[in-house]
Amino acid sequence: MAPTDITPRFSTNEVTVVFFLGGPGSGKGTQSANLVRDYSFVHLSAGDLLRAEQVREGSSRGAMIKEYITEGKIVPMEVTVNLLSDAMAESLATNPPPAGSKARFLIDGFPRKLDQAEFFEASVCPSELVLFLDCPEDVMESRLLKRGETSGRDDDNAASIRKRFRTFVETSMPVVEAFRKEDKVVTVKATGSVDEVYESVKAGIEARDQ
Ligand SMILES: Nc1ncnc2c1ncn2[C@@H]1O[C@H](COP(=O)(O)OP(=O)(O)OP(=O)(O)O)[C@@H](O)[C@H]1O
Ligand SMILES: O=c1ccn([C@@H]2O[C@H](COP(=O)(O)O)[C@@H](O)[C@H]2O)c(=O)[nH]1
Repeated sequence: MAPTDITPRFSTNEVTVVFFLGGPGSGKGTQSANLVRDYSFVHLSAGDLLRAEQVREGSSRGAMIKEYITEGKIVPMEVTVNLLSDAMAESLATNPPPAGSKARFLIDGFPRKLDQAEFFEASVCPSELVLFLDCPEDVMESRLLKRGETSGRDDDNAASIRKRFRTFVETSMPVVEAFRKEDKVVTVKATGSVDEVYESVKAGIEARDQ
C-alpha cells in the first residue's frame, strides 16, 4: 500500500496483522474460530465491531451504521479503522502476549475498500499476510440465506445479499488485487466442507511460514 509519513500506532515488532478477506458468506467467521484455536490469533471482525457500535447505548452513529449495513455499503473508513485500532489496543492492554512474543491479530472482513487498506496500514499497522477465501456467488448466497433463518442480521436477506455481492466485486476485490501485487495473498478455495476448507487454510498459512 502507498507509503506515507504517518507513524503507525503499533509496530510490526510488537504485533502481526493478518487480514482475512472473502465474499459475504465465504466462511471467514467460521474459519477464524479454527485459526484462533490453533494459532493463538486474536480475532477481530470489522462487521461485529460495527454491529456492536450500531447498538451501543449512547452511540450517535447507530442509525448511520445500520443504513450502510442494510444497503451493503462500506461505512466511512475512519469509523471502522478507529474501532479496530481501539480493539487492538484494548486486547494488548488486557491480554498482553507472553514476553518476547508478538500479538497476532486476525482481522476478519477488513479492509473492504482501498482507502481503508491504505489508512489502516499507515496509521495502525502494516499487514503481514492476506488470507483470501475464494467462493462462487451461488454457494455464498445459499449459505447466507440459510444463516438468515436464525442470524437476525439486517443484511442476511435476498435484497441485501445482492447489494453486498456487488460491493464485494466492485469495491473489495480491487483490495485483494492490490495486495496480490505485493505478493501478500494466500488464496484458498472455500467450497467443500468446513473441515476441508480449513485443511487448505492451514496448508496455505504453513507454506508461507517456511
Ligand atoms: N465450508 C462450509 N460449508 C458449508 N457451510 C459453511 C461453510 N463455511 C461456513 N458455512 C456456513 O455459512 C454461513 C456463512 O459463514 P460465515 O459466517 O463464516 O461467513 P463470513 O464469510 O464470515 O460471512 P459474512 O462476511 O457475511 O459475515 C454460516 O452459516 C456458516 O455456518
Ligand atoms: O470494513 C468494513 C467491514 C464491514 N462493513 C459493513 O458491515 C457489513 C457486514 O460485514 P461482515 O464482515 O459481513 O460481517 C458489510 O456488508 C458492510 O456494510 C464495513 O462497512 N466496513
